Amino acid sequence: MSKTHVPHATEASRSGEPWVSQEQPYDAILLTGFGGPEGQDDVIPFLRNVTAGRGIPDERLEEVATHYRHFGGISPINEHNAQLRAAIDTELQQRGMNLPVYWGNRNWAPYLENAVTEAAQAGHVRLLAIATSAYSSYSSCRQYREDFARAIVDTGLSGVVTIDKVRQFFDHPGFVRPFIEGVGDALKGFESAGMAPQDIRILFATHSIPMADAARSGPKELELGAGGAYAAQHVAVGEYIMDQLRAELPARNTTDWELVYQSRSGPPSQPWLEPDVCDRISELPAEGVEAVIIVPLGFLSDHMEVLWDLDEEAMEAAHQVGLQAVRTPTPGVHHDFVTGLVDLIAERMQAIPPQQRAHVTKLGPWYDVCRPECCENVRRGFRPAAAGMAP
Ligand SMILES: CC1=C(CCC(=O)O)c2cc3nc(cc4[nH]c(cc5[nH]c(cc1n2)c(C)c5CCC(=O)O)c(CCC(=O)O)c4C)C(CCC(=O)O)=C3C
Ligand SMILES: [Fe+2]
Repeated sequence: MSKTHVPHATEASRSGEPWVSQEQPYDAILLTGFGGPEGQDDVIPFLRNVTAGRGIPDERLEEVATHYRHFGGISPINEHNAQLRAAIDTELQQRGMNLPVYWGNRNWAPYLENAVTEAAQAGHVRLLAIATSAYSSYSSCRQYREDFARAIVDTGLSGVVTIDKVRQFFDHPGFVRPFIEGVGDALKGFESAGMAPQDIRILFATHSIPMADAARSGPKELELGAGGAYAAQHVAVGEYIMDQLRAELPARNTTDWELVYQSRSGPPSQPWLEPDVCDRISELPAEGVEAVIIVPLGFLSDHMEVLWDLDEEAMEAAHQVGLQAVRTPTPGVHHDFVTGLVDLIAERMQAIPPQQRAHVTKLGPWYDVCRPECCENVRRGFRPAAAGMAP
């Protein structure tokens, strides 16, 4: 711990500036994942953790349970995060950055609370979190921040531990590069199979969320339409990927693309973002499309939402209507992604001015510190959240 008082991000931003302007002496990194079951007996308790008090119909839970059961009740997400933790750790050491990396999940062991306790016992009390989620919305940003606040209280470490969070990294070049490579390889593959650009459609797929959450995603000040920051960020990244491919693969400049959504839950009466990936796939042959490239733009690793909802369901939908289909890779532990995350840690600790921060869309660089109303969820009501601006 530093002897002189350095205001941490929350205090530094009382001026209303969403980027820190003073160096931040963090003690450790807190990698925060979603968590997933590791055996058949874990499936139902895991699903109860995820959906506690959330009004997901029982039939939907039963159905989701079968996805996990199909893979022996094991989600690979914990293994992916263990690998990501190790890769970040290695990169930090190579740069001479002396920061241990703790890992905790929101919904399954190893839990966030254990990671925070372990860090504090080792004397690490100023934590900088990385959530395994690139975009802005309640589920992909604020819910992580609420769980940080809850973990600090539940571990009895209020006033001892602080948790800040690196900015959302949807448009960081390290996150985007693996997708550019994946789409480029898929286009080349279909080309060598004799396809023309107009025979192919690129579908950028992300998790659907309730439209009420989408509308409130991101700061109120930005007016980004009905889909809020969440949809706008995905569209901006899709545009950038296509621009890059036009530069890198000039012959492919007429391939169309669109943003689609997957993994909807909640009652049918509640509107969620559309169109659904499988619905669009079924419609594509009538538009003259012969092959589809499915890009898991909303996800960091090949976890259940990718392995089931895309690799089983979307692939089956394509098969049904006679479309050829490939699914491109997630960032995983791609070198550019890992070094990009460590760049995000370094820029935050050094308080690099926003104009000098790496970003590839006009929406970025995203903010270090969320405003009080950012990504509100009015159905759940107000809950305290860490890593935000003082109200
Ligand atoms: C935006 C978003 C991401 C991306 C950002 C991020 O990565 O954080 C994401 C990721 C994930 N979602 C996951 C799993 C689940 N999500 C559920 C439910 C929900 N997700 C939502 C949104 C998101 N979810 C929402 C609005 C709900 C319904 C209401 C609620 O509960 O808030 C449910 C309940 C059953 C169902 O309805 O499907 C499950 C089991 C897993 C783990 C996969 C594995 O185990 O390999 C991962 C990475
Ligand atoms: Fe989810």
